[in-house]
Amino acid sequence: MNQILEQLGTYGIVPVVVLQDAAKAEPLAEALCKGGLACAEVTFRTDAAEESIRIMSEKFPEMLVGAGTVLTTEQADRAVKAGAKFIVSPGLNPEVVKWCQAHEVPVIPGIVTPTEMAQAIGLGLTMVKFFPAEPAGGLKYIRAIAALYTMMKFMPTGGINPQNVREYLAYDRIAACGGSWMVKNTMIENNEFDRIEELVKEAVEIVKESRT
Ligand SMILES: O=C(O)C(=O)C[C@H](O)[C@H](O)COP(=O)(O)O
Repeated sequence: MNQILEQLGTYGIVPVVVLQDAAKAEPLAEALCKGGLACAEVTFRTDAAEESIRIMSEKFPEMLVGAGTVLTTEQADRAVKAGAKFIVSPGLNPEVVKWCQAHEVPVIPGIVTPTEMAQAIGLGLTMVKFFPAEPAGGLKYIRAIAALYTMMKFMPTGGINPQNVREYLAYDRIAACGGSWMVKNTMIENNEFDRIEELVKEAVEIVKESRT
């Protein structure tokens, strides 16, 4: 379980994907893998999410495909059956967390406040999403709470971009950052997979630079 979270940490940036059409899943996964980020959080905000996860996992078995925006245990179940290797939620729903733990699926629920953090610790978690990262206070806020909860790693998501991601990654309590800038909806709709690959390569360079 922790191995998958560690692998996410090695990638450093997790592309957050919204797919309207599962036919785009394969070329998108190919662009991510060729670019050097063989991982994705496929959000359960569209009907195509489940099938997209299935296609990505089948065609690219080496890829770390997870499901995002998972709000219910029913969605978690569908995501895992489709091949999702980890589950991400915008908030902390104890039922979803417990379901994932019972099925030995790594889960990264979103938190903002110390009260939510206390709940995450109570559930035995060691990594949380910090969402929505920039509107909620960004790195300054994370540093303030990370100082108290020394066992916890963070995956900030929301408002992260190539300009501010370096700062986040330079802080050793940030396991990885989620972001959509390299997989924008318009680029997927217009089949700009070369552009996506290019932006992914740039993201990989940013991770390397930030961690040296
Ligand atoms: O659906 C979720 O669970 C989310 O994580 C919400 C957003 O898709 C991410 O926060 C990405 O945000 P941006 O990188 O600012 O576009």
